Amino acid sequence: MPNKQLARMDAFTFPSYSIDLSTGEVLLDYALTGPDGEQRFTEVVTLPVPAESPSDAAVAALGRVLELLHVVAGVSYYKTAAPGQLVLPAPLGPAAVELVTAVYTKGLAEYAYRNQLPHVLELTPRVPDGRVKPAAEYDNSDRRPLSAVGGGKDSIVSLEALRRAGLDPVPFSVNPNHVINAVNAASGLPALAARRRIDPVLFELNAAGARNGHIPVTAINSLIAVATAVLHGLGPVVMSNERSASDPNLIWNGHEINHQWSKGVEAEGLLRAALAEHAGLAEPYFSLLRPLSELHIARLFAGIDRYDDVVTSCNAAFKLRDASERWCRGCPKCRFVFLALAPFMPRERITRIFGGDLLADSAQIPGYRELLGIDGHKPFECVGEVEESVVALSLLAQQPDWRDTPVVTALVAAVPEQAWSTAATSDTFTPAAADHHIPPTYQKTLQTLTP
Ligand SMILES: CC(=O)N[C@H]1[C@@H](OP(=O)(O)OP(=O)(O)OC[C@H]2O[C@@H](n3ccc(=O)[nH]c3=O)[C@H](O)[C@@H]2O)O[C@H](CO)[C@@H](O)[C@@H]1O[C@H](C)C(=O)N[C@@H](C)C(=O)N[C@@H](CCC(=O)O)C(=O)O
Ligand SMILES: Nc1ncnc2c1ncn2[C@@H]1O[C@H](COP(=O)(O)OP(=O)(O)OP(=O)(O)O)[C@@H](O)[C@H]1O
Repeated sequence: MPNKQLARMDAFTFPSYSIDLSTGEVLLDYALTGPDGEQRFTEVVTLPVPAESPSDAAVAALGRVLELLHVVAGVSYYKTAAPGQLVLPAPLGPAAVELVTAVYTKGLAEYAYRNQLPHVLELTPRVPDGRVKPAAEYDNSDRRPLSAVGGGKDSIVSLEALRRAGLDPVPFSVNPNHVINAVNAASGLPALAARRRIDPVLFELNAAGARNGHIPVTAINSLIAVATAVLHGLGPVVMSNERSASDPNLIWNGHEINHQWSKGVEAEGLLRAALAEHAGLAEPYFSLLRPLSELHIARLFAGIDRYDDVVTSCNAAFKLRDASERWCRGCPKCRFVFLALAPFMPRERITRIFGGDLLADSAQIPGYRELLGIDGHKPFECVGEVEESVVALSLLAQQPDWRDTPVVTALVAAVPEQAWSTAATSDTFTPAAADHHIPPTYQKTLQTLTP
């Protein structure tokens, strides 16, 4: 469909969804409609099929989770045209409507900002009239947790904490790539995987110049994880989203623009409330690392060495031509993770993990100036707060191994006095007491890791 027609689309709708329990295949249908006709899309999610048939109660709860997934996963297709009307397929309760509204506004905020589409930030879904039948309560809180694995240091820290606490976690990933497979293999734990196939029509539209941009992918992965946990009779989905994910990149037209919105604590609370209201799930989903800073997580990761040869936090790595390369060493995430780990690891170990020493390379200085808040705004990537970067730098400046490296020397000279004072009184290594959803039985889990 030519772009001019896409631009005239005035509504996004959700014609149907279905699941085949014998294959685990979920079909999610979407439509853009306008004066020139309609553009349909179908996304296919394939859940792993359990060895034993799920109970009726589990099937009922699963159906409700998939209703939420159907609506949330529509963002990928909505964004090709960004029409003014978002027409939901069925009545929803207030918590579910709040989740959906936030996913399409706050979750698409970076997209709206980059494409200069302020109306997206004000979208209000049209909810059909009627009452939703209340969900039957489904309490799976005491079952084995499903631990989402992305292949990076954060999910490794959670997986190891759960395992060492004796909670017998099941690793889980959506479309696991070679890095995730290698991390799972290193863990030695049998893992579950779901497949997600985006409609290829989307790629054709993108290639023809349709509107494109960042989407809240963690919200989609999270709902697929919850659906898998329910289908397999497992307990809560444990995510590894850190404190700084809630920190916006910038303010635009009075709205916070946060690349990581669906990893933040607000999204976590909305998802939990919608799952409780719409699917009756007592303890569906939480992030174990929410009280911690990225730097604190990096310190915990440094105490675990079984994943050194497989861990990858670089999002570009999956696109690198050489599959043996795990870190591109040229993106904000590589720079930040190197900076966060360096204070807690011998130089030789971190250089081996990354395949190079970023702090020895002066070409990295401009990128580090952004992370430290000296130039520009926090990059649109999964990186920690400016204050955490300054704290990491202050630790490196005291270490003989690092203090004379070209990058550390240049940055120490460039960081303003005010930033040093803020870093000196920082709470980087003090876990937040509030603003998390960790259930009591999981609260001591992280103490199994040192320090
Ligand atoms: C790997 C990556 O960073 N991808 C982003 C990139 O997409 P690209 O075109 O370079 O490649 P693909 O990822 O293969 O995607 C192809 C197109 O498909 C569409 N799409 C993809 C996934 C999806 O769930 N929905 C989609 O519509 C999209 O049109 C792609 O062009 O640029 C895209 C546009 O800015 C980004 O949307 C791609 O980001 C992926 C969705 C992704 O998984 N990114 C994570 C690495 C990521 O950014 N994670 C954030 C968490 C943010 C959150 O709130 O969840 C983080 O870790 O901070
Ligand atoms: N393919 C995936 N399948 C399931 N969960 C995922 C996937 N990718 C990421 N996640 C989860 O989403 C959350 C955010 O992902 P993110 O990439 O920030 O984490 P990570 O890979 O564990 O660590 P890092 O921040 O070091 O890269 C984490 O809880 C992670 O486990």
